[in-house]
Amino acid sequence: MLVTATLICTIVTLLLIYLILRNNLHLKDIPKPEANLFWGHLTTLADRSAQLKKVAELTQKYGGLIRLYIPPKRPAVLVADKDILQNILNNENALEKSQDYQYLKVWLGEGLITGGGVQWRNRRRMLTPCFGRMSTLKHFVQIFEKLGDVLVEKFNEQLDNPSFDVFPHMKLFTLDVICETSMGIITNCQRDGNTSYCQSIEEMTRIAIRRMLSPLKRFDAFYQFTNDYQKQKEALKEIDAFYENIISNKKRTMSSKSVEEDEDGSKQNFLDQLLRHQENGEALSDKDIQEEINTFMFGGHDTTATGLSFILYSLARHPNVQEKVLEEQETIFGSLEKDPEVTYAHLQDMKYLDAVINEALRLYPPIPVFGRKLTDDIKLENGVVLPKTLSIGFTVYSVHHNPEYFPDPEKFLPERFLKDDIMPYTHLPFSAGPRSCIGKKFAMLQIKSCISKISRHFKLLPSIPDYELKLMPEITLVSKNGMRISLEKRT
Ligand code: HEM
Repeated sequence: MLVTATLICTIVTLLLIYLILRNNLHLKDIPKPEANLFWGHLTTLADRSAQLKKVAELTQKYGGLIRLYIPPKRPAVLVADKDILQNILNNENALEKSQDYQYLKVWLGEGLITGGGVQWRNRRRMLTPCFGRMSTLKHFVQIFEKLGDVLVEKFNEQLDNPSFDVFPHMKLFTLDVICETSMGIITNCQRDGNTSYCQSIEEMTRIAIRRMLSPLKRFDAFYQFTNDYQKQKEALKEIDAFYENIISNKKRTMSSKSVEEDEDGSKQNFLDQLLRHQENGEALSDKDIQEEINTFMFGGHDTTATGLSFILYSLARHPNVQEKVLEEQETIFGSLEKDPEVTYAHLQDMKYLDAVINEALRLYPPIPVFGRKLTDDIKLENGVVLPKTLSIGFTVYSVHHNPEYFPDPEKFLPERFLKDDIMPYTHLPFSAGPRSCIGKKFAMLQIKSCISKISRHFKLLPSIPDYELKLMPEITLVSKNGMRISLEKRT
């Protein structure tokens, strides 16, 4: 008995010594804010609703590069310095995704968000044109506008409400948009509520978040006995069945047409475009295509819904900015008509609205932190070496709230984006470098179409009673107490 107890004590002590040495020697050149020897920064980060602000404070204090440590996890190295970001985001040795993204692989496979290596490079090259073709984007603007009209109907139902949370509305709007633009499917989520396919998409996102945040669910051996594992199986079954039905219908109609109905391909959704790639002999298997469609579904709706909600919340609290948005609408359309025929060119002309969106995405970056894993050492200009296999977190929220980059960082001042003096690598809502967001243009057009339409129809007002957001980092930035506003119909 005594021998066993002594053995266990020795093993635990050796393990602790190993962890302490590993975390202190391996990365000794990277500043470490004061921490407890055994539980590291656990207490510093315990309050999740204060995490973003705390990390912003620490990264500023320690020069934009820190390591934080919560046992038994490896230390998290966090970057918030613009020059280091520029170096790493463009570095060939930092193109792989960090561990957290693994939990999405069961759904997204080797799709663009989770994939890596040569395969990612090839797919990125093949998929880039899908997001840049002017004719397709123009077609998508019509879809944004049509579905935006439904959103206006839904907002009309909220007029008597002293306040309501905009986020659930934005989720349904962006789900309708991404289903129609990705696969040509009309889901009608805004009118009829979530379909079981869309519910499964939501479920998979929530499960991935819970896995990332849980110390135990990270381990497969434990995870497979959890409720979430069963739910994941169900959700994936639903997603696969839905997709298989779509794809077999598509293939049938495509092969029965010798000439594509829309000859220049301008009305093609993403799936049509990927299937054409396949027909042209490019190396995209059916599985590859499904992974990419799942990736667009995941990457393209929650992010945009989050961005849209924070923009509406910000506008509601800044009537002077709303007035300027409206003045711009009047200049572009010649009068304050509520439902002009909005085109791609009109959206391109909305420069002030652009600044408003950029400023809201600065204050509330929809993805507040994202990560990479190094495939080789990276030497920084100050001589610090970031070793191979290290996982790095880019704390975009900290960068966006740094007063050296953005004076008065907590103020909502769209005008700062009208000047040409934003420092490179300080505004990163869509990341930067080779793995930046492929959907940026698409997202900006969708947001502009939606916000301009809502602004023409409604005066946005603060929630009654007014309140402060409770921000927390999940995969996206969430507000635990919602994003509430109230509405008044414009006459
Ligand atoms: C406001 C809306 C959006 C924001 C803020 C946003 C933000 C981002 C960020 C920060 C990344 C880099 C993540 C990382 O490196 O881990 C990213 C990547 C990506 N985004 Fe977006 N995104 C938005 C909308 C969209 C849309 C609408 C789509 C597709 C329809 C999309 C598809 C993707 C894909 C496929 C990647 C992976 C790119 C690669 O690694 O090659 N995103 N996004």
